[in-house]
Amino acid sequence: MEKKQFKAESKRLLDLMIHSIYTHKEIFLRELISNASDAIDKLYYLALTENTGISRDDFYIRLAVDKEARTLTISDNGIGMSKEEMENNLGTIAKSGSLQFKEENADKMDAKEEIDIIGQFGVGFYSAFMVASKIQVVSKAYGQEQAHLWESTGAEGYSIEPCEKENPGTEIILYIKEDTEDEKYGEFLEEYKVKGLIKKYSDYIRYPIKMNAEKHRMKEASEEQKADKDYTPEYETYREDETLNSMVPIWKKSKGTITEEDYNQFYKEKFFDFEEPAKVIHTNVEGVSTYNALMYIPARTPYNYYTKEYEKGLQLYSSGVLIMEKCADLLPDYFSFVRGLVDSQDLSLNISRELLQHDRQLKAIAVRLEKKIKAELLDMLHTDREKYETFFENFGMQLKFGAYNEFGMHKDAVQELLMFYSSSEKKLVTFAEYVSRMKEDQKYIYYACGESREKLDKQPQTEMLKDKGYEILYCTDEIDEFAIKIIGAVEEKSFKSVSSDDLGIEETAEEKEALEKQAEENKDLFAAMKEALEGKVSEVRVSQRLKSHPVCLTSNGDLSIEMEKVLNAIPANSDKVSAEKVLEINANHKVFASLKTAFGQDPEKVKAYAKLLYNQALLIEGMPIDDPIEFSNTICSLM
Ligand SMILES: Nc1ncnc2c1ncn2[C@@H]1O[C@H](COP(=O)(O)OP(=O)(O)OP(=O)(O)O)[C@@H](O)[C@H]1O
Repeated sequence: MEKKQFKAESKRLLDLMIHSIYTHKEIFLRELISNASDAIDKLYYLALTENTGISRDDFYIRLAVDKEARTLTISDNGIGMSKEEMENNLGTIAKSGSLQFKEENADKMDAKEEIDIIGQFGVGFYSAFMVASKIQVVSKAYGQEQAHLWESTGAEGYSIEPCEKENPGTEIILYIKEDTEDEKYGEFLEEYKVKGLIKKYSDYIRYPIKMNAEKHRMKEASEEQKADKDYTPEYETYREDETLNSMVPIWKKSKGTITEEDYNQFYKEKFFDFEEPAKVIHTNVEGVSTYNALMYIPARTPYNYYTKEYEKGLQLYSSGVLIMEKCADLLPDYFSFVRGLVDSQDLSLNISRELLQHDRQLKAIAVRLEKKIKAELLDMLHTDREKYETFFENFGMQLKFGAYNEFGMHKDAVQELLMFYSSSEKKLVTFAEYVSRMKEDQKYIYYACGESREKLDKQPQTEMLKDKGYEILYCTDEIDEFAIKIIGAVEEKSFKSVSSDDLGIEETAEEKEALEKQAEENKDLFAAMKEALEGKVSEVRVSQRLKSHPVCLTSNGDLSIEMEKVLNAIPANSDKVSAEKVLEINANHKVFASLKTAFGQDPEKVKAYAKLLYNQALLIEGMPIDDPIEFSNTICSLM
């Protein structure tokens, strides 16, 4: 059977290349710089394998803008291209001389860490047509006499002719398009813009990227001017060679050579923080996935952290070239406060280098990063408590959210990192610490929810538990009880709200009997009070937990009073919820005696007392009372 070659409409293909692959026009510069770096790498490789006398320090990439001619020139003193190579590599779409070079030298190149060829798809060069109406490439291959000029305006094809060029290397001259209403191509002729793009995408290209840039300085004053007190300094512009990139990525240096100062400086510059980070996490991993990661935990909560504007993610680099500014997939939501970057050669990039093809590698990296971050946080918790507590004050809410989110899917991952304020220790404690201190007869991990630690400390419901020497965790963030409920139990000890119906306290036979007796004796009184409260409580009963206070509210069932408050405060929540409330009375309080007396004599008074006590209990809970006027009138009439 006759085999036929596919045909490609090269004009159309080029058009597709130019206009459909990239979302950001500005990446053309990243692509051309990467090509220049590849060309230098190739020559450097030659220098390493053959004795050419070329040293690494001789290499550079140079940028030049000419506003009048509207040209942007990128030159390198790398390996250059012969006429054939120009035809093959620049005349054939998707032909990558760099990939070929890498494949041909793969076995020998492995050992050479300094070589890190970027090109692989054979398309990056054409991205320059997004911003240039004409491109000239002047190149002289290393070891050849004759240089050539390749020229193209895009779709119409290209020409190649011999030309003059003194040294080996390549010069790419872009004739920048005229501005249109939508596109200001002219910005690529502005030095500040070019510098910005190098910093953004190509800061870690390992050869210097130089530009003869315009600068300003104060003019040296003459003796006469110095003597003149009215003299105002004059400024002058001058031009000077400047290296635009940092070259060596700090994260690729060996850890022993980097000082704390280096790490902190890098953090402040890169992530625009004026404060030093609370923690630096630097990890170099080799194996199934090879990557370097440099991560930081900020010392302070960013101003927009708990808002929708905050975007999580790590910068993603491939061979030192920026691929993504914020790769969200690298961080779980509960570690969204981590800033930093990951650099890996193993990523399967798509053709535009803007996205990743399959994210298997990325997922594997993310899993390892998560473990690393957690291990570092636990280490901080165990070795530098004060620092960890500050960290937790800053980002603990996010961790608690992490436990609750997605139906508690990640609760095991974050549980160890959580802290709550302890009634007995008067500081933040972990669940593990709490459990280790539990009394022998203590069944549950107790917690109390409310507005502030001070208010919780005075809460009637906590009296008896404290008396028994039980520790109580104070929950003052809205998320707290939701997180605790979803965690359910720690080391097989489940949680119990101090306001829940059954506190799980073992009573003596006598206590039990006394309680039952009181309940039985006052059955009718409680029924009358419940009726007086017109469905606001599901039960009125003798309290087991009150010591000095007369009343408190507790709840039956899953929905607590605190959760009712939180859920009903959500503006979008139109279906208001209501906890099943129980009014508990302290049978040893004088008020109870008054109630009992009134019950025999004046049923109206019992009604008034019931309402009064219920409203008091509401106020203690920090909840609004239904009818403040009636409340106030009742007090007055009783007085
Ligand atoms: N400055 C240069 N010096 C020498 N050769 C170059 C230069 N620029 C491009 N080339 C050659 O042209 C080829 C095609 O470049 P192009 O940018 O289109 O693709 P690539 O860099 O190979 O792959 P990618 O699309 O992944 O960037 C390169 O592989 C290289 O062989």
